[in-house]
Amino acid sequence: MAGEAHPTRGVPRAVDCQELRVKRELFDIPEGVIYLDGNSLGAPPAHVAERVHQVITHQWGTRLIRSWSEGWWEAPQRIGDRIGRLIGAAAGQVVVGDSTSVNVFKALMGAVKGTDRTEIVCDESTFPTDGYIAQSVASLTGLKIRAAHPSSLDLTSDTAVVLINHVDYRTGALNDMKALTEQAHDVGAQVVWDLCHSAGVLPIELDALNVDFAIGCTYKFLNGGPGSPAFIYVPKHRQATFENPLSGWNGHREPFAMEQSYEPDPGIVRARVGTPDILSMLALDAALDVWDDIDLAELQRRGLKLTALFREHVEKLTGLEVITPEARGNQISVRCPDAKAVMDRLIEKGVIGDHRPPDILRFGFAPLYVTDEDAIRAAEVLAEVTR
Ligand SMILES: Cc1ncc(COP(=O)(O)O)c(C=O)c1O
Ligand SMILES: Nc1c(O)cccc1C(=O)C[C@H](N)C(=O)O
Repeated sequence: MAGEAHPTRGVPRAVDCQELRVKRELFDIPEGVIYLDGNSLGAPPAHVAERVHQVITHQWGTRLIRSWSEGWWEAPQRIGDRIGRLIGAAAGQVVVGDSTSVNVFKALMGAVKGTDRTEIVCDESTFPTDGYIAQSVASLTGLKIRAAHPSSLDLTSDTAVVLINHVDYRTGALNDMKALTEQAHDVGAQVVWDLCHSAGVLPIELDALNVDFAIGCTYKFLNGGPGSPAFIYVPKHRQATFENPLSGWNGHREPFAMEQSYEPDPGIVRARVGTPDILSMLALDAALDVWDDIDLAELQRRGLKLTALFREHVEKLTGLEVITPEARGNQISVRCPDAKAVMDRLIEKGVIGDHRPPDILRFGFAPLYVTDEDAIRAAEVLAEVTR
């Protein structure tokens, strides 16, 4: 029956791993568009629409409620394991569901539960939702929140947990996961990594680096689709003590026993909350097919090459300042007066990036569908519109 619940994977191989080559034809990108916003919303792999259609017509339409026991119920763990491969997590430690914001909440609450320490340290340049959620956790628990730059966290024995972005959403800067995790552990603090801008960009070694918790979204470089479910990593050795602050029935050890009292599942399932959004989840599942044979180290080299190429061209332009450091994800950010108007003109000319206030142009380079020619042409168009 599982075969019926998971339609055949008829996806062409995404890349030749000997030498990672762009396989733009696997993606639905309109003719004439240079798409440099995969760091906000990844492009759809072309086969996803048909797979979602099958899910609707066959699984939902024909199998009806039987589909819950034909693959739907376990999908969050099964797809979590697929993401686990991309972030260095062995099976049984990642579950997919809810939004990134909700997973930040679960991870932080889990990390501070029972602590006698007094502060949560939050990456000062974080994407705002992480900071907002950390504020909620602080006000619910009575801990204080302290914003700090990853380069000077100043952790002490008061620090319960540090929340850091692996790649900064605004500048594209890559933070050193190994060094910062060790720094937290040296003072007995835990660390929660936000992988939104690094999953699907570079090799990540959560297990090997002894990371405490990680969360991330799937709609950027993983191309899961708008609002596709996020993920949370809770390593095996933390699962027995991890207390999900949102004790929904999906995390119960016997959800269909319909017991009145909550008893969490012993494993990663306890990080689930309520009924998963199956359509979105299975769209993500389909999108992940293009990752099955990707060598992430090779992918990272491609990303670095693309961003270096774009940077080299942009640095020749006057009035613009590339603010992305050498250690980076797949993003180049450029300080530019009137960034919004400039981005509007770029988009009119078919170069789609985005801007972040007050004056940052952002360009994301997803190596699976962005070519060297795209990078050079985008820089040329940027030169035209800022001339
Ligand atoms: C670093 C980071 N964290 C979290 C989010 C978003 O969270 P959510 O998926 O809950 O909207 C984003 C982008 O939207 C992000 O860039
Ligand atoms: N999640 C988004 C959304 O629902 C609408 C528009 C943009 C987003 C984003 O992902 C923004 C993104 N995290 C950023 O880096 O700015």
